[in-house]
Amino acid sequence: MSVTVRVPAKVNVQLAVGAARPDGFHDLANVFLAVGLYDEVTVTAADGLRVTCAGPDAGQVPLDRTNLAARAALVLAERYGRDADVHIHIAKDIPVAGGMAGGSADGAGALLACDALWGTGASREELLDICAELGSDVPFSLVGGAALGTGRGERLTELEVGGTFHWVFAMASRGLSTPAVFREFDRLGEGREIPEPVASRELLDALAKGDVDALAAAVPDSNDLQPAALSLFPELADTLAAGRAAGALATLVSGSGPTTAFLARDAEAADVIAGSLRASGTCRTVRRAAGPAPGATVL
Ligand SMILES: C[C@](O)(CO)[C@H](O)COP(=O)(O)OP(=O)(O)OC[C@H]1O[C@@H](n2ccc(N)nc2=O)[C@H](O)[C@@H]1O
Ligand SMILES: Nc1ncnc2c1ncn2[C@@H]1O[C@H](COP(=O)(O)OP(=O)(O)OP(=O)(O)O)[C@@H](O)[C@H]1O
Repeated sequence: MSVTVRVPAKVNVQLAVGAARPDGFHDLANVFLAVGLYDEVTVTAADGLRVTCAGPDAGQVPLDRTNLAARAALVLAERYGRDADVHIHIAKDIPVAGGMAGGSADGAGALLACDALWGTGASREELLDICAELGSDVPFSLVGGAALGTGRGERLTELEVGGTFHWVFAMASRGLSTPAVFREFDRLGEGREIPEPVASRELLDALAKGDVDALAAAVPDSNDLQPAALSLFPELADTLAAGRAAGALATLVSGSGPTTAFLARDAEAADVIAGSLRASGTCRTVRRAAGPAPGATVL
């Protein structure tokens, strides 16, 4: 018997970052929006734990127990006193190390899939608790839609979204490490007072109304990690400029990058922006996706 779960990528519409905490993490006001780019995680009973992965970036995905999907299976099995004897296959469409929570999506997907395969019947709270143990972005991958993440991003308040937003994503020629980007944020902020992270009222209202112009007005400078990502990867400025020139209403680095995100007025405008970005030669691949998208779902 097999269970397949589909899990979305995310874009951080706002990412306000506070000062480094004693545990090395940063408090955030993290406005997540799930978008329609998905990984599919299939789990099948097997003799031992095994991970396989297919897709354009599959070569960059670890297949050992450090894979977040394997870790999710191991944590659930341990809690329910059973062996994690399962073959996990990841059909990967979310770019790896792109700041779109691809690994987190697989963690949430494997957790939900193993829960269904093993009939553990864990409560939603328990699943969210395991997700938070796996990583700061993992609870959101389970929940999807849109949410404000506080703490290190794992404490979620679901948000209303009044419409569909159309995005174009440009994948870069190499990845960026999330811890390295947070370290660069700390370095750039040295000697400065870092304010408490707070969600922008304007931005939350724009999401609630489904108002693309209001969202476009609220997005610039909404990602506190953007200067750090640009400092480590200066060529991203060319991609952002190409998207702006192609008519994007707003441009930003997605989370810790290096994927860049472009807000379009509608699906047709997104097609035009995607075409121009492809022709610009400033990125590796270009994808279109709309949000909000549902969270981890058993197919
Ligand atoms: C950049 C974002 O993707 C925005 O959604 C997240 O904040 C990162 O979430 P994630 O990849 O699930 O991150 P985790 O696996 O929890 O942490 C990886 C590393 O990122 C840094 N990290 C992460 C989250 C956070 N609030 N503060 C941090 O400083 C820490 O160095 C941590 O060791
Ligand atoms: N299932 C997985 N898929 C992809 N990468 C994984 C997975 N499990 C562990 N990893 C490791 O995590 C690293 C980050 O990959 P991932 O695709 O999750 O980055 P990301 O999208 O930038 O994450 P985030 O947006 O949550 O910061 C990879 O380089 C890889 O070594």
